[in-house]
Parts: sequence; C-alpha cells; structure tokens
Amino acid sequence: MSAVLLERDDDGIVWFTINRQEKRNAINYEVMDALQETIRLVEENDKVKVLVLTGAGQQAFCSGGDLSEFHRLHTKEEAYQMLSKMGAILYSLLTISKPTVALLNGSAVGGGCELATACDFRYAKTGIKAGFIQGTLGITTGWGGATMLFEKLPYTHALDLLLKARRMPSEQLHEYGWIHSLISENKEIKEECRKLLEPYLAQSAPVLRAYKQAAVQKWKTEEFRGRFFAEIEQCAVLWESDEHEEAVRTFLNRS
Ligand SMILES: CC[C@@H](C(=O)O)C(=O)SCCNC(=O)CCNC(=O)[C@H](O)C(C)(C)COP(=O)(O)OP(=O)(O)OC[C@H]1O[C@@H](n2cnc3c(N)ncnc32)[C@H](O)[C@@H]1OP(=O)(O)O
Repeated sequence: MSAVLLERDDDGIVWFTINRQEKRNAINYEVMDALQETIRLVEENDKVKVLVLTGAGQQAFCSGGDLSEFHRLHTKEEAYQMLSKMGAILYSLLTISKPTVALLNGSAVGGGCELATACDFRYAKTGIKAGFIQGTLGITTGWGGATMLFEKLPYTHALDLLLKARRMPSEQLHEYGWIHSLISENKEIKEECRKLLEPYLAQSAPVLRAYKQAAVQKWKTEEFRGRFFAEIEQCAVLWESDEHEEAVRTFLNRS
C-alpha cells in the first residue's frame, strides 16, 4: 500500500494524506520523498491554489518520525543526515508560495507537530490531542519546529508548549493560537476544511501566490536559515545520548 495518497480537486486543492495508519502516520523516507515531490509540483502548477496535509484514518494526523526506522541511526552524523533532509523539506513547505493547511484529523506528536507548524493554518478536530513531546524522548525538535514556532506564536506560548513536552487538547491549543479552527468531531472533516477554504479559493491563483510570497519573504534570509539548521544540529547532538536511546527503546518495546 502506498505510504501517501495524493488527490487534486477541480477547485484547486491538493490533498496530501499520509497513509500509514498502522504506525499512526509516522514519517519515513518514503513519506519525505513524496512530500518533497508534492511541494515541487504545487509550487510549479499554476492551477493549484492550496495544499492540505492530513493523515489517513481517525486516530492520527502524524506521530512524527518513524522511530522503528530511525532507531537505527546512532551517531549525530547519521541523525543529522535524516533530520536535515526533513528539515529542508519543511523549510520549503514553510516558504512555499501557496497557502498551506495542516488538517489534524487525529493525534499529532513530535515531528507531526513540526510538520503542522510549517503550514500556514492548522485546523483540528475537537477531542484530539497534539504536543511537542520531544523532551520526553531526550531530544529537542529536530526538523526546525521550534524556530518556526517562535516565529508564529507569542514567545511565552511557544516556549510553554516546548518545555511542557506533553500532548494537549485541541481546544487548549486553539486558545494558544496554534490551532486556528476547530472542527466538530461529528462533522465530515474534509468537507468542513473545504468550507473554511472557500473564501481563499475564491481568489485567483496569482493573488494567492503574491500574498504568500510577501508573507514568507522574511524567512528567506541566511540569518533565518542559520537558526533553523542550528536547531537541527542541536537535536542531532542529543540524538546520540543514552537518554534518547533508552526512551525510544522503551517506546518500541511497550507490550
Ligand atoms: C524524528 C524526528 C523527531 C522530531 O523532530 O520531533 C520525532 O518526530 S521523534 C518521534 C516522536 N514521536 C513519538 O514519540 C510517537 C509516539 N507515539 C505515540 O505517542 C502514540 O503512538 C500516539 C501517536 C499518541 C498514538 O497513540 P495510540 O493511538 O494509542 O497508538 P499506539 O501508541 O498503540 O501506536 C500504534 C502503533 O503505531 C506505532 N507507532 C506510533 N507512533 C510511532 C512512531 N512515531 N514511529 C514508529 N511507530 C509508531 C506503535 O509502535 C504501535 O505499533 P504496534 O505496537 O506494532 O501496533
């Protein structure tokens, strides 16, 4: 089965769905490559107006990096290779010239929250939880998530989410400003997402592109990229710690 589902609607929405329910839509190299290719296609295709990222099923939007696959990476150099690959993809998602939405159909944890943070808007079902839980694994955000969070949320809210390192209800994350719209769990989530996007879809593609280009210009600097990739290096250093090794082993060996 394909790790990703891709659909394009006539109204200009591209839906990118991570399709690994048995791993709670964790990101492996196949998902990374598909996301990179999708970002390129969306950027180049003038008919595409909005990119929506979501997860298959009801349980998870994305559970972050695939720990069963990435647990094989031991040294900081090995970790940095993987982390910077996904970091570069999230940087292009952050700076893409089309509006982007993370549609949280279920839990988002770790790198799943970084993926969502790279998007312009986060819509979430009521009753789900999300959290930057990296601290509980003895690491920090490894895909540039903290740098993006500090750009997008008030300082104390961003720091609080990172330091608490726990999953919080979508309703509370809405109060923090991380979630922009809540969708009742009784409603059909894609339909509700489409309704929220209707006013944007009413604009022409060049208008949407022009506003997005203006919005992301501030992140296309060497200074910003420097901070973004320094965060990734810091995570790579912590990746080879005993604390991280032990935390991941404990998670994978749960019965
Ligand atoms: C690598 C980058 C780094 C970063 O920059 O942030 C990261 O992303 S580190 C990864 C952080 N993610 C986690 O720690 C994920 C932990 N997962 C969970 O907390 C929970 O699975 C969940 C997402 C809250 C869902 O809970 P629940 O619905 O109760 O499902 P299960 O826990 O029973 O899981 C079902 C199944 O899926 C496997 N799984 C879940 N997440 C991952 C993952 N990230 N990588 C690999 N596998 C994952 C889990 O092991 C179960 O498998 P089986 O036991 O074989 O059924």
